[in-house]
Amino acid sequence: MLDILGRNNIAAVHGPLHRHMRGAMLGLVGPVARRQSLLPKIDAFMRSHTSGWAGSVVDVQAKTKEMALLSTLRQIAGITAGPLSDALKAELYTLVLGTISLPINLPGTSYYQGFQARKKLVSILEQMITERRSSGDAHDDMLDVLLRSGDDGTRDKISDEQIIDLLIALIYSGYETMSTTSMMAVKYLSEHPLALEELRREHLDIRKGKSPDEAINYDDFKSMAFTPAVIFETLRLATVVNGLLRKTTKDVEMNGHVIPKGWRIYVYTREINYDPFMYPDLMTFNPWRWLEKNMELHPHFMLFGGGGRMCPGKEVGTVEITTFLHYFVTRYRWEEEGKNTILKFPRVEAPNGCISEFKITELLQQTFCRV
Ligand code: HEM
Repeated sequence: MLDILGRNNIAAVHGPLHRHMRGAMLGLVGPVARRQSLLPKIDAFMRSHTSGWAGSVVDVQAKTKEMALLSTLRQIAGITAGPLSDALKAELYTLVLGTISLPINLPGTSYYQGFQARKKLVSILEQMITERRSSGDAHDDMLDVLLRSGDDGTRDKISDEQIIDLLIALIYSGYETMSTTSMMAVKYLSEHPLALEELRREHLDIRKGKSPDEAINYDDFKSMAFTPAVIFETLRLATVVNGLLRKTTKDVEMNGHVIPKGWRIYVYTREINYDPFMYPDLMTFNPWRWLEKNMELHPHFMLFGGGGRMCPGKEVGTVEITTFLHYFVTRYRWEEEGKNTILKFPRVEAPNGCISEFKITELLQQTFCRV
């Protein structure tokens, strides 16, 4: 992962460099950026991405993957669907597979191909940075913020190499997590009509006070209770991140055993998600369980990790999935075509391209516009 995601990759660096990179990342996706710049962009993107599906059979796996990539590329550098996003997509697929392979550097292995994909991604991003510098034009996107960071003296300058690794980390971290969770939420909702009904009610209520073109805003997100519950329950049952990596900085005693300083620890959070003591009737998709005791605040809530390395994209990722669901459930009714097999380990996916296809049958938009 270190080879393919880069030596400055936020998940691999420590101490002051980690604080520097994390500070830069939070500047891009933190509360101020979300309110002022990201929410309107995400809304506009999801509104257009999920339009025109009525009367067709939609491959939800492909659509959510495309959604996660294109939405992020738009935020990063204003890139819309076209040859550049296609080139980036092809490299990203190979890069993702490379990061979860054995590091055998021989032509033909996933690791080798992932490393080659990194080289191509770096070269595309370098070219974009050069073009930005030579044109000098201002842009309303993350790359612009990064290129100008440090200019006003409020924070350290960030090098080009660090910018590239930060952007790759941003694309990589949000890609599978957001797309898979969105796809699985649709799948679980299809199988649980009561949950779908409650979710749809929450979103139709939000639309009631709005004109058809009006975006959902920060206050709308704050008012939602059932939607985060659906997302957490989906993340619990279809675990995208199986565990967290840590390293002991001193000897640690645990239940009478000593874990020596310098050992690597893998916290297998997947096991927690399937713990029957914490989640009674654990295999049932039950979003209501999250409403009961404010479970998000419990110490065992680790869907987004914990401590100083907790996922900096938790809020923006949740906002993207929520906005996707908002337009999907308020616009369409659907039924699943055939029986789609989903693998849940080691990665959550619909195998053999035999993807979850959903026959979109009815457009609800007119209904809620008249309400
Ligand atoms: C449903 C969506 C997401 C889930 C479930 C998720 C989950 C996680 C988890 C479990 C970790 C490990 C945290 C730890 O070690 O304690 C993590 C780290 C990280 N995530 Fe996310 N993530 C999501 C979306 C995103 C998005 C959209 C971004 C991009 C902004 C992002 C960026 C990162 C980064 C950069 C790290 C490394 C943080 C560090 O080491 O300081 N994630 N994520």
